[in-house]
Amino acid sequence: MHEDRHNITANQTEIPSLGPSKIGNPAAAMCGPDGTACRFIGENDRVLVYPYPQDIRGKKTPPSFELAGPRSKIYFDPPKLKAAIVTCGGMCPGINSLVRSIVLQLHYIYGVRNIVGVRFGLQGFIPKYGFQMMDLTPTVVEGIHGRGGSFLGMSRGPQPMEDIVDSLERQNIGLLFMIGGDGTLRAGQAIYEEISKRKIKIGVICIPKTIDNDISFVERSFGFETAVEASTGAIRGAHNEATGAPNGLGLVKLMGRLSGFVAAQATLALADVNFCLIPEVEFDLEGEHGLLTQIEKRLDDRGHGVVLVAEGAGQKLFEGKDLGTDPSGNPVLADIGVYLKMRITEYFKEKQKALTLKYIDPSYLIRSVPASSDDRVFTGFLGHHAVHAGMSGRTGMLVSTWGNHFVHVPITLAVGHRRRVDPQGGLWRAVREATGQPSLINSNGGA
Ligand SMILES: Nc1ncnc2c1ncn2[C@@H]1O[C@H](COP(=O)(O)OP(=O)(O)OP(=O)(O)O)[C@@H](O)[C@H]1O
Ligand SMILES: O=P(O)(O)OC[C@H]1O[C@](O)(CO)[C@@H](O)[C@@H]1O
Ligand SMILES: [Mg+2]
Repeated sequence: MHEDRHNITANQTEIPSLGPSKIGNPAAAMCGPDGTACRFIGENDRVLVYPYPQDIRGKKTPPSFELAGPRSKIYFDPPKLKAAIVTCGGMCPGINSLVRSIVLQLHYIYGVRNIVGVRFGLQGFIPKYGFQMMDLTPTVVEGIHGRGGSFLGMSRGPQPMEDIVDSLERQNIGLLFMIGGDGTLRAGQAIYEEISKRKIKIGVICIPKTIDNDISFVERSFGFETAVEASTGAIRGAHNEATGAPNGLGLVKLMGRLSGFVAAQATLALADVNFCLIPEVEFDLEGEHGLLTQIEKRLDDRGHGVVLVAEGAGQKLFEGKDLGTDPSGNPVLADIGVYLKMRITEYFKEKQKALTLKYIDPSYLIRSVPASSDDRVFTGFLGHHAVHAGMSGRTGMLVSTWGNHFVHVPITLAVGHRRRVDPQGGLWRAVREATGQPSLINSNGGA
């Protein structure tokens, strides 16, 4: 939360609704005579957005998020409802267990029998791609939670919103669950707006998915911890290689296009990294305080070292080189890992100093692996809460955690700006303390 403070008002936390909820919640059947599992969330159950007294001083109504969970009345009549699930963007550990959790919750707790999976992201809505929707039942999703990758398939690239909503209408879908990152949330907002324009009753509930952990008002996105754990294998390998050779240097590149949370967290998870480079913090390559000199110093002092670089770090080194965007409009980045490998090698050659450099790029390995049990537990909760929210008639929102509570966040808030590591904040300070790395900036700006 400390990395993600901005000034919002109470009005901005309001969740849109399809209409009044009048049907008794079938989840009431869980309630035991001993009173267990009987509690429903009340309409005024909320969590303060800002835990810091100084942030809410003077505010008449401090902003707060609605608590997630079952409501006593629901909007949709379960036997009449058809629900759909779509997964978009890049892969992320836990997607499959989340899909399974949504299916089981809809089926067993709410009695929804008509559930479909949309194949390959937004493309699955568009007839020209020829993908059929997949019927999802507890049997179909059996065992998928233990698998990595994406059971339904995903894709990038825009599709016409009108065609997507046409498809929802044509197939009589009343509730759409969208699993994806910032792009997917923007798509979710556009779909929600098109639905509102048509004055039809289709709910849109998003569940944030990104190993980059870069969505605002989302403290933790599922799969992040698994991706960090998978990254530590590469760092361990780099460290072992570095310590096993004279003047050994391990160089690891991790994903993280515009936010360096994976690299920062992985650095802390395995305190073997000596230089962590992330998109949010600039560094000079040359000069007294630049990376090359500092690596040289580290090797002179200790004889081995590890550099961890996030893919979006150091992009100023490629100024003037425009590689365009991917189909979703995300910037395509120059390869900082390969570039650093070349420049470090050249530097030591020029100085006629020994260097054994091993470069490791685990790339897609960190996001296509099965989710850890902790992330599976987490996706279980997210799936349950997404279904509770959707069945209650809420729409245009995502399920998130805030201050260790599951909450509802309007999509508009989450896409307002990108969550990034705060160079002044506690996470970056911890990285600097764990690595001992100095600021890699020359006061004269380089050379
Ligand atoms: N503003 C937008 N309006 C409508 N659709 C969008 C918008 N932005 C992105 N999309 C669509 O949402 C889908 C997912 O977007 P994207 O490929 O950027 O991945 P993402 O959800 O951000 O996930 P990640 O960043 O974790 O890979 C794509 O099909 C993309 O075209
Ligand atoms: O190669 P792809 O599928 O476009 O994905 C790469 C991007 O996806 C992410 O993993 C986010 O999902 C980024 O860290 C990375 O830059
Ligand atoms: Mg994205």
